[in-house]
Amino acid sequence: MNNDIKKILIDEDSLQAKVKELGAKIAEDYKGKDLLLICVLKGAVVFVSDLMKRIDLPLEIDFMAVSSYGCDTKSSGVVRILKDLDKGIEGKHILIVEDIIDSGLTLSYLIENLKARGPESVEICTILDKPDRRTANINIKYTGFQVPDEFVVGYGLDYAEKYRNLPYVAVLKEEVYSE
Ligand SMILES: O=P(O)(O)OC[C@H]1O[C@H](OP(=O)(O)OP(=O)(O)O)[C@H](O)[C@@H]1O
Ligand code: HPA
Repeated sequence: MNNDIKKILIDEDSLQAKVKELGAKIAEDYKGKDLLLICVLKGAVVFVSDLMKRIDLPLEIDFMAVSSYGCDTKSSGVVRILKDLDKGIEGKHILIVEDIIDSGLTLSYLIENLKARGPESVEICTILDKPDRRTANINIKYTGFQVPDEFVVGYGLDYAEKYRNLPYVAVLKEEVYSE
């Protein structure tokens, strides 16, 4: 185990089992539909690359990069698009793939933005959900695990851009934050 880790919340086997289960459910729900996965960079990269292999459908994938701006954090709910989709989404069934939904502000902006482009549907799939911190009302169609109100890293999630490559979801030791 990485030396900076205090405890593992969700181990690799549990993550992989859940991804398989979600993939099967999505394949069933979107059978015969024109499905486009939208991966929100960077955190969702690990999850989407596992998930897409478990969805047995002729789907497409595209990427968006967003960043909050304004004063300090994303809690302003004002989001800037750093990288937009490559193509239009009119008539497509959109599944936004996220690593974590925390306040929900990033997604509530994205959903409205994407809906305005005329897709057939827009739904959300997240591997982690932190409901205690939610301030925006978000309807999540597929959730992997709920996590407590703690800062988590691994399986795509970072602290200061590190730890995204850990194959499990974990909490860091306190001393890591003061380094
Ligand atoms: O529900 P919210 O409070 O809006 O937070 C969730 C967002 O925050 C994280 O992204 P971050 O901005 O850290 O970028 P990253 O994916 O590149 O790490 C995460 O990937 C979500 O997109
Ligand atoms: O708990 C978290 N960890 C990493 N990134 C995040 N972005 C929102 N919540 C988190």
